[in-house]
Amino acid sequence: MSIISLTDVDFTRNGNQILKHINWQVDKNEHWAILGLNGSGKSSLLKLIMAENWKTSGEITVLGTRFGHDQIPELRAKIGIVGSFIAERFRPSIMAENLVLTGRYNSSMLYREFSEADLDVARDLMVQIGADKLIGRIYGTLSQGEKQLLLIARSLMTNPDILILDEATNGLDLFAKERLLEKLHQITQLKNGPTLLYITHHPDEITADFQKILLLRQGEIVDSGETQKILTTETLSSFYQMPVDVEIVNGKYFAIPK
Ligand SMILES: Nc1ncnc2c1ncn2[C@@H]1O[C@H](COP(=O)(O)OP(=O)(O)OP(=O)(O)O)[C@@H](O)[C@H]1O
Repeated sequence: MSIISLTDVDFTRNGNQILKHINWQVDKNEHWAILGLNGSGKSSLLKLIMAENWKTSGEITVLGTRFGHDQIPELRAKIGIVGSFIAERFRPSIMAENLVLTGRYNSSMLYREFSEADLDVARDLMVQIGADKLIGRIYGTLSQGEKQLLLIARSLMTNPDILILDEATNGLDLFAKERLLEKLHQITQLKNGPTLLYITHHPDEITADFQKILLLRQGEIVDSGETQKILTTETLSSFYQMPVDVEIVNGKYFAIPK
């Protein structure tokens, strides 16, 4: 059963047709990676799913919510998001566990009263994902990798059905990146865990956890399907319109420009 369905979706802003004729179905527990060059429309596509952007035409249904017919705020609570456009919304002075707690309210600040017990829930989540050392720390003083870990904890506050990661490894060193991918692997092993949508520029980050790939170029889906079928020299060279060699090293895919 599809948890995300886009049918003939177009998205235009300021006279710029950003997404064209998008048809895409995502089934539950089918984790997808989305590849595309800069400006191909990846973030715009994810913002459509989160109802941060509004489609110009076409049909979108996410987790049973039909856009234009059903209530959107309840849907937003079911989608977790990790990405720079979220990271930028927080005050540098916010405490780590307070930031994690904002995930419950889908906000960047804690506008409502909250108790120590609420903060304990956030702290428990931090412990679960291995961010216990960050309890009591101030967001603005954290490293890039620590911030990402915190955003992952925040995104899990509402037990989301969908977890979107938009270039989540940006700024991470080699090993922090591996740790993040390992965290994602653990999330894929959770019973009733979220479906992952993972935007990246780097095929080597598309681990075996991602069964499907969507290729986006200039606002259009060029190809989609099983990871092994998509991550090939032939398919990626045709997608990038530049010759690349795909090599597999220790189970990781690398696309090397020729
Ligand atoms: N509000 C807007 N008005 C006009 N153009 C926009 C608007 N928002 C996005 N765009 C344009 O739409 C295109 C797609 O942007 P988007 O951020 O979705 O790309 P992306 O694939 O996520 O890129 P990157 O990999 O660089 O993050 C870009 O050319 C961008 O300039």
